[in-house]
Amino acid sequence: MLEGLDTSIEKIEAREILDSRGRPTIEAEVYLSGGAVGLAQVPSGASTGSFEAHELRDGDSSRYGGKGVLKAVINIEEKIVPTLVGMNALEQVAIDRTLIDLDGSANKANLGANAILAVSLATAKAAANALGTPLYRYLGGTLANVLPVPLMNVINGGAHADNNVDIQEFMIVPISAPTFAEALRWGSEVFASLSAVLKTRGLLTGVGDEGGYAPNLKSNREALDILMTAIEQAGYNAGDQVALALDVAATELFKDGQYIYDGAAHSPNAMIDYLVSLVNDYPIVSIEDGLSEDDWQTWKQLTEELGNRVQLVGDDLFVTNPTRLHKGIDLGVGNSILIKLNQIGTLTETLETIDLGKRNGYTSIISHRSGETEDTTIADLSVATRAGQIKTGSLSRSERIAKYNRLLRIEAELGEQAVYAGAIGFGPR
Ligand SMILES: O=C(O)[C@@H](CO)OP(=O)(O)O
Ligand SMILES: [Mg+2]
Repeated sequence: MLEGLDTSIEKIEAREILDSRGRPTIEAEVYLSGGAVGLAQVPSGASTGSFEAHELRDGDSSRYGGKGVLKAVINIEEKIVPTLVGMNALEQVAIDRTLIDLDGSANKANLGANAILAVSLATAKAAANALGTPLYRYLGGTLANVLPVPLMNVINGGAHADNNVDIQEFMIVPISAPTFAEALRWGSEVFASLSAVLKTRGLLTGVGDEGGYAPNLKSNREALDILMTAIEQAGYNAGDQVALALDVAATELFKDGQYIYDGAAHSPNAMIDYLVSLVNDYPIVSIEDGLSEDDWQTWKQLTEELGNRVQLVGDDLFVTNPTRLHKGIDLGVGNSILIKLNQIGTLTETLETIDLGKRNGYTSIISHRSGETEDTTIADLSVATRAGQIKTGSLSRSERIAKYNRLLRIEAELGEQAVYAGAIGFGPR
């Protein structure tokens, strides 16, 4: 321990707060004896994978229409606090192992992954604050200087919007901008242009959960055509400058062995052909969850067909879980992993999963959830891990923009040291 720096945990406070859908989630504050404090808020998904760590909700609570999360707060107060008080916040691995052991289940169902993650992240933030170090540098060290390419979800469908669009996320990727700040400007210009294109076509410009527009459309291809027009009308080259990415969220489309989209049921092989045709016709650089979470065989085929042309990202498939990622590596499935802290529930396990991917040639995209908070930890995590990619929504809702603004601040703070991932080939392959 540094002289005069007391980083032992003195107390932890937990409370129920609201997420960006107005539903309850939790935050924790970790107080250290030396005076430093760390606050962390936990997000909540809508298109959650079945293999995610367990988000503990009351279920029978009458608060907020039965969607309270009070039990997770009580678990922090009654079980986590007595165990963690006195531990050294600088020993993140020990803290997280203690939390995992205290829970004792395979999927964090006893304490709740939300309860565990809030404390895990608040501890890291308190430690960084005690050292007077920004979180990205505390977690990443001196090489934490790469700003991620943003995958910006500008048309929302699926479980994130009430429109008729099947694919959950249509993203723009300002791949070849010179800096993160420029990339953000390109993205916001295309977003403004998209609004104009939708209005010209008489389509609605209301937004979905992640802040992208959510118009009713004739097909998934219509969304891609509209995006191509928006990119070009904003003055950018679609492909070289601003590419496209998808999160199909295909688990949500999978019923009785068939994929349901564009108003009809399709076989797994037809789904592969469909995705290949989209890659042939549009400058798509990344496809997330193109197939369902347990359709490993078709995933393998898809990887053989497209894996050397585009980034194939496992979200519901891998759920930030090293065991599931190991299986994917062994089978040759996918080449990229979506990273969501609350899918696995501790900072340490998240970092281990990213590392496992890296050692096996899998890229990582650090991701938000559809139900977010103003917490900006994922911005710091993306820089700390040199992941080179972040997925944090559109340009119209402040819980998303908070992450972009944090990245602007990090880029400014790094000054000459800052490097934009897109400029050094760290973005989507
Ligand atoms: O599917 C996804 O990738 C996420 C975030 O975009 O959505 P959700 O948080 O609803 O799982
Ligand atoms: Mg997803």
